[in-house]
Amino acid sequence: MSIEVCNLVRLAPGTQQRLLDDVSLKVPDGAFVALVGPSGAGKTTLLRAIAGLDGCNSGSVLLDDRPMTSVKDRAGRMGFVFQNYALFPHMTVARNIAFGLDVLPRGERPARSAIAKRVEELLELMQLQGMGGKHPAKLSGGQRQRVALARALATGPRVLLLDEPFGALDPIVRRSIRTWLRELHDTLGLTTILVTHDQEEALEIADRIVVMQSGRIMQDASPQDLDEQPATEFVMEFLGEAVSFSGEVRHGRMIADDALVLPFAVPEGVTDGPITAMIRPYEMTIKKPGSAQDVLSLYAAPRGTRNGYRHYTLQLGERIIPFYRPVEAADAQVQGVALDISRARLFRQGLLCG
Ligand SMILES: Nc1ncnc2c1ncn2[C@@H]1O[C@H](COP(=O)(O)OP(=O)(O)OP(=O)(O)O)[C@@H](O)[C@H]1O
Repeated sequence: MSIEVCNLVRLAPGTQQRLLDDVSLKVPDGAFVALVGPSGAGKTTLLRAIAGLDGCNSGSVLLDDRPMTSVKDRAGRMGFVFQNYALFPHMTVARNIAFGLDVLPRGERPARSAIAKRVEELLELMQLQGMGGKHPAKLSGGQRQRVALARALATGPRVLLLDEPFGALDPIVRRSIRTWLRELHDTLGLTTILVTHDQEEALEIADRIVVMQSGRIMQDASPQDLDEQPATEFVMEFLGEAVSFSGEVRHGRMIADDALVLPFAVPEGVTDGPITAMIRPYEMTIKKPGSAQDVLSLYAAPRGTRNGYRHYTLQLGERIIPFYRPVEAADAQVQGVALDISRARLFRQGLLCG
């Protein structure tokens, strides 16, 4: 089921403060979209507006190209799992999962045997076989989260809306449940929107990432495009560690203010003038001496290894910057004559250029 959000505006009740500021978003049928952004950006507000849980001052939400005006329009077609979405403690896992079906009006409610069959199917799908008779207190955090997902899926929704569903889980469980969630999404042919604080999670699980800031969508792109062409300095910084170099473009070359940084050619179309170059610590390289006369002036001190990269601190004039190299790179000692930042993205007034 496709979702289209058109020019949504939501004001904080009783004020003119825009919690959603003219937000438009198209989520095609079958897509897995991650909503990311700093705290207070409006991610939950947008998800709740899509779910129909909160009204908006203007704009609309279309499901399969049809406007949805009430929660009733969405009933059964959307499954939600919100942050700290508690299970009913006094009900067994099976009763929790069946809840959405049990409360349907008599005419729409499946027969008891059909509900029991559906619960069994969901227990299997969630890898919770044999746990239907247990109470939530007897389950681990990851198992509870899967019960919450099963409950959201019981009515056979086409859309899954998830707000930080794994926030309370430890990192290892979190990693395995996210792989499993992506498989579930693919198997059931769902359209999923996931709000997450974890950029790594978003980059790994989603086909598209929507970055929000101050009630607006700053960028909506694939993980690769977002990494290669972040629309703004904010997006570049938000998605991972980045190092900034101020400087100037002169005759098609970026000249950084920092000494010991090599000038590099900028893409065609980038005009002369002040500029900011931003780069990830693993994209920089250190130029080795070209001749015996070249005096070593850069030294990076190792400070541990993470995710296949050795991390260093590099003293660059007055400032210290992070610098990473693949662990398999030959020598642990890193020293040279100058820093190559030619893989940097270039920004003017905060916006990507070139
Ligand atoms: N009912 C409300 N009245 C006034 N302000 C509100 C209301 N609901 C949310 N806000 C404000 O709206 C902004 C967006 O909140 P929202 O919960 O959508 O952000 P978020 O991006 O999901 O943040 P987080 O990552 O911290 O969950 C925040 O500044 C919040 O304080």
